[in-house]
Formats: sequence, C-alpha cells, structure tokens
Amino acid sequence: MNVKQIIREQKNKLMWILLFSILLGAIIVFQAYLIVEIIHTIFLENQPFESVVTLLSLLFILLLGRALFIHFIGSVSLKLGFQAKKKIRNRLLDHFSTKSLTPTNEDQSGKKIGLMLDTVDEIDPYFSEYLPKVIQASTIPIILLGVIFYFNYPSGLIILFTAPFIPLFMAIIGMKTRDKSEEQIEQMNAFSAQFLDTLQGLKTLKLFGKAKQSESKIETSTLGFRDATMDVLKVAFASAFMMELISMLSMGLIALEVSFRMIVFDSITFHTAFFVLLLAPEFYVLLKELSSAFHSGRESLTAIKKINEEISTDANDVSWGTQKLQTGSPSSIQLNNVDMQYPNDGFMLGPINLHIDPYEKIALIGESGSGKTTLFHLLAGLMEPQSGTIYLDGYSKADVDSSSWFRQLGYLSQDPYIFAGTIAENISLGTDKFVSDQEIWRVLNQVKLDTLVSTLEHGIHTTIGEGGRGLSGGEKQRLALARILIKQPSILLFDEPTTGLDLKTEKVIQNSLEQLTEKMTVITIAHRIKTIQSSDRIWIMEEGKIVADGTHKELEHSNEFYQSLITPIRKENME
Ligand SMILES: Nc1ncnc2c1ncn2[C@@H]1O[C@H](COP(=O)(O)OP(=O)(O)OP(=O)(O)O)[C@@H](O)[C@H]1O
Repeated sequence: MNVKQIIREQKNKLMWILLFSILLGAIIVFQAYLIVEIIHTIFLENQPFESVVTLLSLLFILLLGRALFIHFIGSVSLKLGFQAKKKIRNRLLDHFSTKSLTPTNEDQSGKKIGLMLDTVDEIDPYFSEYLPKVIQASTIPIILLGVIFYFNYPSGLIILFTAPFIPLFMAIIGMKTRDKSEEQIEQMNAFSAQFLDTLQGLKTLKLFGKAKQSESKIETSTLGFRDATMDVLKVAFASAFMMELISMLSMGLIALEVSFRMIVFDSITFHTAFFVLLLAPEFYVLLKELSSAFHSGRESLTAIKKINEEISTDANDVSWGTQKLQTGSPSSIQLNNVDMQYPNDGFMLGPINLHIDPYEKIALIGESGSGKTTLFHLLAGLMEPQSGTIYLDGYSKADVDSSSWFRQLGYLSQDPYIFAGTIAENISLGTDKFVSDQEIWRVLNQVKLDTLVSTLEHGIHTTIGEGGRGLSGGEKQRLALARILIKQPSILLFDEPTTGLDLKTEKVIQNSLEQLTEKMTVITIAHRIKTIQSSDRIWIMEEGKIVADGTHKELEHSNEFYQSLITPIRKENME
C-alpha cells in the first residue's frame, strides 16, 4: 500500500483543495485590506459611518466567502481521508481473505481487528488533515508573504528569517515522535489482541480459576497503551508550545519593526503598518496548523508502515486465477506431489498424489493428528501448498476463478461458525440466489429444527450467533447442514461428527446426506463404520501421508494398519 499511489488516485480532490486555498489566500488579503480601509476612514479621516457601509458589506461577503471556502476544504479533506481508509480497509480485507490459513491461525484475531479498525483510523489524519494543510501552507503563506514584501519588505525579511524555524522544529519533533508513535500502535494492537483473546476464552479462564489473572494482564496492557499514548501526547504538547513561542516572538518582532518605521522614522503610513500587522498572524496561524497536522500525519505514516508490514507478508496468499469451472457436475480433483508444512518446522503434510473423479465417495481415516483436516484445508483451497500442484478439472488451481470453485464446494465441519444474523441469513449464506421463507422452512423441517424455530417469537428472522440467541452444539450442526441443503454444492468435504453428538442430530445428518450426496463428490473424514464401508475408496493417513488407498474389501484383509484403525471404530459404533 503506497501513500503516493493513493495520492495519485485522489489527485482531483487535491486539485480542488489547491484551488480553494488560492481563493482563500486572496480573500484573506482583501479582508485585511478592507478592515484597514474601514478603520482608516472612520478613525483617521473621521468620516461618518455611512461612508463605510459599502466596505462593511463587502467585508461581510468576504467573511462569508472565507467561511464557505474553509468549509469546502474541510469537506473535501474529509472525503479524501474517507476514500483512503476505504481503500486501505479493502486492501487489508483482500489480504486476509486470500491469505492461507496457516499464518492466519498464528496471529491473534484481536490484533487483526485492531489493525483493521484502529490502525486504519490512525491513517485518516494524514489525508484529512496533513495533506490539505500542506497544500494550504504552501499556497496561502506565499500569497501573504508576497503581499507583505510588496508593501513593507523589512517585515517580509523578518518572516523569511523566522518562518523556517517552524518546519525545522517540525522535522526534529517528527524524528522524535516516530519511535514513540510506533510504540503506541504496537501497544494498541497488543491490547486489542489481549482483550479479544480473554473475552473469547472467558468461560475457560473462569472454569480454571484464572479470570482474575487475566484481569491483571489486561490491566498491564491497558497501562502500557496509556503510557505510550501519554508519551506521544507529551511530545505533541511540547511541539505546540514551541510553535506558539516562535510565532509570538516573530509577530512581536514585526510589530516592533513596523511601529519603529511608522513612529520613529516615519517611513510607512498607518495604513501599510496596520495592513502588515493584520496579515502576519494569518501567516503564522497557517504554519502552526501545519505543524500540528504534521504531528498527526507522522502517526499516520507509522500506521501505514504497520499495515504495509502486514500486507507484505503475502508469500502465503492462496493463489487463484480467472478460469471459470464448469457448472452442473462436480470438477475432478488432482493433487500432484503436494507438500505443506506449518511454519517453524511444524507438521509436514505430503507429498500427496491423488485423483478424485466426479461423484466419487471417499472416506479419509487416520489417527488424531495425522493431517486429515490439513488435507481438507488444502483440498478446499483455504491453504496454499508449499510445492506441487492442485488441478481442478485439469486446470491448475492458480488459474481457476476462486468463486467458481467455492460455488461448487460445501464444507461441513465439526465446529460450524454461526454468524451474528438471523437464522434465515445464516442458512442462505452459501448461495447468491434469492431464498424464499418457504425454502428456509423446508430445510429447517429436513434438519428437524422447524419445531424449535416455530416456538421463537420472530421465527426464522430471530437473531442468532454473537449478540443473539445461542444454539446447542447439535443445533449448530443441523443449521450448518441446512446451509448445505440450500447451497446444493457438487463437492462436499464432510468432517463426520465423532460419536458424542445427540442421536437426533446424527440421524438427521445421516438421512439428509444419504439423499443429497448421490449427485455429489463426497470426501468424508469418517468416524462411522457404515460410512467407511459404503465408500468407493478409503484413504488411510499416517504422519501426513496417504499410506493406503483402496476399498473396504481390499483393505480389510490385506492392511494391518487399516484393521487396527477400524476395530475400535467398529466397537464404538456397536456400543
Ligand atoms: N495452524 C497450525 N500451525 C501449526 N501446526 C498445526 C496447525 N494446525 C494443525 N497443526 C498440526 O498439524 C498436525 C495435523 O493436524 P490436523 O488437524 O490436520 O490433524 P487431524 O488428522 O485432522 O487430527 P484430528 O483427527 O485430531 O482432528 C497436528 O500435529 C497439529 O498439531
């Protein structure tokens, strides 16, 4: 994410700010001129009030114009900040959604939320304050300086000598704040991560009697964030004080010089002296505003750096292309020498070589930790292999359009996620088509959730998930099945529930899938002997490799490992 690139895209808005700034500069000059003229006419020439009515009306119009231009610059600047944030958030979202699952699991979600919300918000001042102020400060003061030089060059020389101290201080303070604002953002993200982690695991922490300890951990990270913020603010206050001091001293010098020239040397008129005295503060006000905007702009640059650090870790992006897959029938899947290793020399999957024909029913079995879920994530396209190629319908996955693949795919896991939303929204999640209320009720009936839902006040429009009504484990599973029934995928990855689910749920899942799966390719991480026996092929996984591939009949007598795996399953299913 390049700041220059965003600036280039927002060139039009910046041009508007430049135009408004030039007009504002002209208004400031004329406004000062009119004030001087009015005072001169009334107090020095002792003219009646009526003689300045036209000048006063003009002054009123100019003040109105000034307010309007300030408003225009403000609203264009806000839009500039808004567009920049939108662009960066989209880029981040894109990054998170294309990123392979592997590193995503490593980071804490709170840190990501912190990055997505707070860090992106920190970027706003750069575009909505700093850039517009840079434009204003590089146009209006130049206009003012030109006018001051024209009317009274010594005042211009004083400004020319003192003004550079302001950017000089800005640069020094900028260097000092860089580390501090980096530390502040670091602390803020650490705090978000800690907070969300504790919230999500609160039940576990309470059950293990660790809730109090977590409280103190949160307190420590809050204090860390507070201290870092105070450090940044201290520098900000010190810088504001210095800017004030420099501009007051400079204006004092100009006042002294002007009064000497007017009273002692009699070399300028009251008119010119007053005019210069009115313009000089306008000059410094703008520079001071620039310096405070510079301070926020510096923090924004740190935030942009943090976001770039996150985005540049895209070595693990899951790569997709543009080739659309056929619709109607399931795609064939082929894995050629596919390898995947979790970071830091973690678990290694592969090399995997396999081919799945359309409509095949495959059971995947293996001991806990043998890599079944990891293989599912690779097959689903949620992870990117380190080496080797995945072919979908003969096309390399890197060339295939991701949405045409995900449209085919259904993944029924053991811990489905229920989003904050209504029951109807959660069920129609997987399809782009319009889903009528009747269809929702039909699938609810199929998964035996209709009785429960009909007792709810808002029926299928009841909010569930976070902030809504809770669901039991079995109900969540049935809701996830309802999603699949609505989506009607042509390839189903099914992580069969281990025994322990309520009988009703188990039966519902079995019956529904038996009818549904005829028209699908189904790969099941199987825990039931019936699923294993009825599948076309069985893959046995051991330490990240598929060590056997065959039918139940073939493996039952010839493969000792298979026997050792299914004997306990058989026993469990019989109990
Ligand atoms: N995000 C991760 N980072 C590092 N290692 C991981 C990650 N996820 C899983 N693993 C490791 O990879 C190995 C395989 O895990 P996987 O979940 O694929 O096994 P599984 O066969 O599905 O196990 P189970 O039957 O218990 O669900 C395990 O040793 C696990 O500790």
